Amino acid sequence: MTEVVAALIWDQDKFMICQRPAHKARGLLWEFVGGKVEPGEAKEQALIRECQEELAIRLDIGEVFMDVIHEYPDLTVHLTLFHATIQEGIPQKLEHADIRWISVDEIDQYAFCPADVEILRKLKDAC
Ligand SMILES: Nc1nc2c([nH]c(=O)n2[C@H]2C[C@H](O)[C@@H](COP(=O)(O)OP(=O)(O)OP(=O)(O)O)O2)c(=O)[nH]1
Repeated sequence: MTEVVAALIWDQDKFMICQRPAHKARGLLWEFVGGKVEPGEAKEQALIRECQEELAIRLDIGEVFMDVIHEYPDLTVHLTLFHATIQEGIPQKLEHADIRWISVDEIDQYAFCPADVEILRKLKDAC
């Protein structure tokens, strides 16, 4: 099982979503910024690293919002989504095809990674 971490970042009533690059697995689907935890890394460290690499922002990590396990044909992910706030920087598309800030009402307009569907349902229920 592959450990994946991601961040739920709010700006007022909108949260940030990122579009995966076309050449990667789940290409062009939308996701929460993050990535795979490397060997020996704590989940929080991995998330801080991924956000620096992918968006050039520094994060403050909070509590876990939710975690899910999802089986893709090529890998099984254990995805942990953390509440987080931006401590420094403005998100830049260093790796992603696009970045958007959306409200919960707009979720259905985007095609997300299948592992995120349960998380998005919880987000809708919570708002
Ligand atoms: N970051 C992120 N990945 C997700 C989400 N939902 C979901 O199914 N995934 C999947 C997509 C990928 O198969 C995997 C994350 O791997 P990744 O390719 O983004 O990881 P990485 O940046 O470390 O990249 P690499 O080293 O494999 O190139 O988890 C999500 O909301 N955020």
